[in-house]
Amino acid sequence: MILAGTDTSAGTLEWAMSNLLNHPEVLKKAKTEIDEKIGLDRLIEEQDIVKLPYLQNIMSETLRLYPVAPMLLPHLASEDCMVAGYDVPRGAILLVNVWAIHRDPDMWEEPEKFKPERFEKEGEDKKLMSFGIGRRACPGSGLAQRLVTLALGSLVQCFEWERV
Ligand code: HEM
Repeated sequence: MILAGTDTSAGTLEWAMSNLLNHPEVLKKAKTEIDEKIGLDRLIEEQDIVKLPYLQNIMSETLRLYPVAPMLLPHLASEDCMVAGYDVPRGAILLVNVWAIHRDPDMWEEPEKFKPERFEKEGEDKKLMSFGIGRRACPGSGLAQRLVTLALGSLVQCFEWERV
């Protein structure tokens, strides 16, 4: 549980910061959103996250391009079954290449581009699989999303960042 929750969250935060440093226009937009919605007199808190859609979109775009578990965890078929027309025998191990799915040009416009604005489109976030899907999906996804978004927002709010 400690391993599943710490390295994953830290890695995602690191990717998010790296994306912001490489896209100063996105960083500027995130800072403006925080300054306008939170003000300059207090620190960002967890309850503020709902008021910061652009910051949430940065998180989604980071999770899309850099899923920390790019192949999820191996899944084992407990029974013979058929998935999308393919026979999957009992005992087969299935790996899901989320990294490739998240960069599939049939599913995403300009998939290689870091563009948080894409998530302004209704339902776009439903295509993300960074936490897996179904009953073995990550049980910590809600916590992780709040925690990493808050940490990212705090870093953006409290420091001036630039690439050197
Ligand atoms: C950005 C942060 C995180 C990401 C991207 C992430 C992603 C994932 C993924 C992809 C899986 C496997 C799902 C599958 O194979 O279908 C998983 C499983 C799991 N995660 Fe997370 N996770 C994160 C944070 C956390 C946190 C904060 C916790 C707990 C505090 C946590 C606890 C777990 C546990 C216990 C499992 C195993 C679930 C099972 O096998 O049924 N994760 N996570």
